[in-house]
Amino acid sequence: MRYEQEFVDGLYARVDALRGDTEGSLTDALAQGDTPMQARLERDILVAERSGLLAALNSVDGSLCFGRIDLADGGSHHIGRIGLRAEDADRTPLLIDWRADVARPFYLATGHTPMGLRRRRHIASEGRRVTALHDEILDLGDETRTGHEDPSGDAVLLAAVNSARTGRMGDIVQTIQADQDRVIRAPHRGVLVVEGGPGTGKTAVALHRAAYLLYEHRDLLAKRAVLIVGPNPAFLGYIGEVLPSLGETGVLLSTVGELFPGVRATAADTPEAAAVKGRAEMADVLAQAVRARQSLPDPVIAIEHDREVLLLDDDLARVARDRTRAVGLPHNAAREHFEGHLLNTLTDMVAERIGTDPYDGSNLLDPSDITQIRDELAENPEVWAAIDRLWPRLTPRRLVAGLLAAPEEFLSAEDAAAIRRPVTRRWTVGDVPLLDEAAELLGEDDRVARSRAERERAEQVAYAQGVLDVSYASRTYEFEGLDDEDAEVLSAHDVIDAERFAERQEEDDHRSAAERAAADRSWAFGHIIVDEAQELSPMAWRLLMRRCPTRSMTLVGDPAQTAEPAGVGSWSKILAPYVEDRWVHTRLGVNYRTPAEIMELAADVVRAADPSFVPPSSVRSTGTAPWVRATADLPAAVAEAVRELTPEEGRLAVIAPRELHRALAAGLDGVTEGAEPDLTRDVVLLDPRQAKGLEFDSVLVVEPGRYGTSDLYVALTRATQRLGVLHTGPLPHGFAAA
Ligand SMILES: Nc1ncnc2c1ncn2[C@@H]1O[C@H](COP(=O)(O)OP(=O)(O)OP(=O)(O)O)[C@@H](O)[C@H]1O
Repeated sequence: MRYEQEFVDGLYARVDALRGDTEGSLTDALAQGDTPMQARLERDILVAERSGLLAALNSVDGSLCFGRIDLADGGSHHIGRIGLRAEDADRTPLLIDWRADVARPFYLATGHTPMGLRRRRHIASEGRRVTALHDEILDLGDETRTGHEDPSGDAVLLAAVNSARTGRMGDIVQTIQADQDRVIRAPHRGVLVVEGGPGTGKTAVALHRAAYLLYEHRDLLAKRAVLIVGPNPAFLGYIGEVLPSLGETGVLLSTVGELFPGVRATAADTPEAAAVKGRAEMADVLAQAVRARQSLPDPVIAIEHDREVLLLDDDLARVARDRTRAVGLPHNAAREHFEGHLLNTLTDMVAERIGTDPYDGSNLLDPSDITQIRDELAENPEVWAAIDRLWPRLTPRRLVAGLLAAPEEFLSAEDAAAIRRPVTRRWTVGDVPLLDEAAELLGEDDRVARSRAERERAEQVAYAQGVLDVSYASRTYEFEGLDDEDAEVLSAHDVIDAERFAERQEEDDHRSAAERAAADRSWAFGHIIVDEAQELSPMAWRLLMRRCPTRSMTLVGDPAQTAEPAGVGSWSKILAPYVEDRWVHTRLGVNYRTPAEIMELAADVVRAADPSFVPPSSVRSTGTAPWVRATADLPAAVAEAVRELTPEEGRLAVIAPRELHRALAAGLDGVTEGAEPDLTRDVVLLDPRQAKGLEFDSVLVVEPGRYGTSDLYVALTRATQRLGVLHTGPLPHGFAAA
């Protein structure tokens, strides 16, 4: 133990020294103030790098080194949250990052397949103090003993799964199990589906996979960012500290409801509305809604021009519309074509009227006259009013709000009734994929994009000018009105070329990749991880697939826990439209959360509906059976049960139907409830949907007869230690034994 303590002390000394250096260079860099452009650029890159390093160094305090492997050939490695090297000439490795290949046997080696190891040691610590060692001998012929043997090899794992919960998920880097490790490091580049029952570590594995991928493919992923999608904001709060604790900050955590920049979903859909909005057919409905806005005169539009009236009829407008549609561009991008066609049509009308030779019917106007007529028409507000009526510029918000206000044109009476609502500024989670789909169909107005591109180019040029002023102070170039020839001159001198312009421009944007991604609807993520993937609707999948053109994705979920009416039942149904059958399926089968006694009750409930159901097997039993009690006075019984179940250390959740919350909260001191409850409080009141993905030391489930099977299954599998059930009404099937 003394040796390990001294070794760990040495590591912390190295971390402290590095931290001091990093802080120092960061302070120096920030103090540089207004410097020439080139120096500023370098300074900013340095600041970003150092800030990331500092975050990683700060995050490891307390559990820097947690393991050691002794090799059969006599060497050994210490394993930790980050990699550290000595300051010697060889930069000798002191601590191996858990994600490095060298560390892998720490997670995988067994007596049967020792992978070159003689011994595996888990090092437990509190703060910087080493508190215990747990050794597993992997070379069965090895007689040496350390006095810290852990014959079953699971003391550290059991201590972790039995520890009091904090209301925030912790990392599992010390005790990743072999089947989990295989998922975390899976080399598959396409879609990887990870399925498993409650508590099998799907969320934990998904987060560690993000950290692993960022380590393994840092160049690519740090630039493109990793997106992690979770079911609701409370869940994202719950898992939000895992990656920072592993030193990773380059990740965007988001719900689907937050993935349309500028929109926050604050309203709720009825289950019927969510189901209709989530269907894949809504993509066609939106496409029809866009086409319906490309209208025709009914029967004519009269345009006053040059003291005459031009009558634009339905046939003429139809020709312009058909030609525009044939271009195949999104609606707003196509509008420029419509304008052109319509102006040509009107120009022909005017030219015919004023230019026709009364004797032979030929046209007397020359091309410059025609151009003049067109220009005059283009200045006439009535022409533009007609164009706006026939091919209006549309925003996704306007289109979707319009569709929801009057859906009967496109949907059956029943579906229309489910989603109809007055135009409002409040959006639901189910609206977000519709907005995103609408944005795709509408496209950007090309001119807006072009003028932005021009502005950006001007900025780039100005920026490059600054850089060049520094690097080539003796030469001056005139960048204003830079044309191709000038650009040639520049690249010929190898001063800076167009690509470098763009790079510099990117470098000059000091937001992290994750921050930029959050603000950009068209961002392509390097990898997407979806937790509770079974809940997403086909429309939500369309949105996510657009954000990940490479289809590099990890999807974790449990179909038995599907609650959302719009959720998709089978992985192949979800994935076939995007990757056909080119996806890999893996399964996790051990439940690390729920003790066997509780799992048995939960499994009975599902089996009552599906006799073929196979639950995950629990890694431990506690000897404490769950209890089920009938009561006539629910609030009083809940208050009493809460007193009974509240753990000395840790958290308790009361899971009850939403409509009972107010009555129950009144009898519970300091309980938190609401849309985004504070999960770090001792007692939290949740409805079953909110409980999804979370866990507590003790759980009290109220009125189980009012839940559907999957919601009840979720509720019953949230406890790590104790479960109580209170009911006034009849019990659901499956409770018989309890
Ligand atoms: N290898 C492990 N070592 C220690 N704890 C683990 C390990 N694997 C999972 N756990 C713990 O088990 C609990 C359940 O994990 P997690 O929430 O990831 O499961 P899940 O499969 O996502 O469950 P659910 O489907 O019910 O949301 C967590 O507390 C997690 O830290």
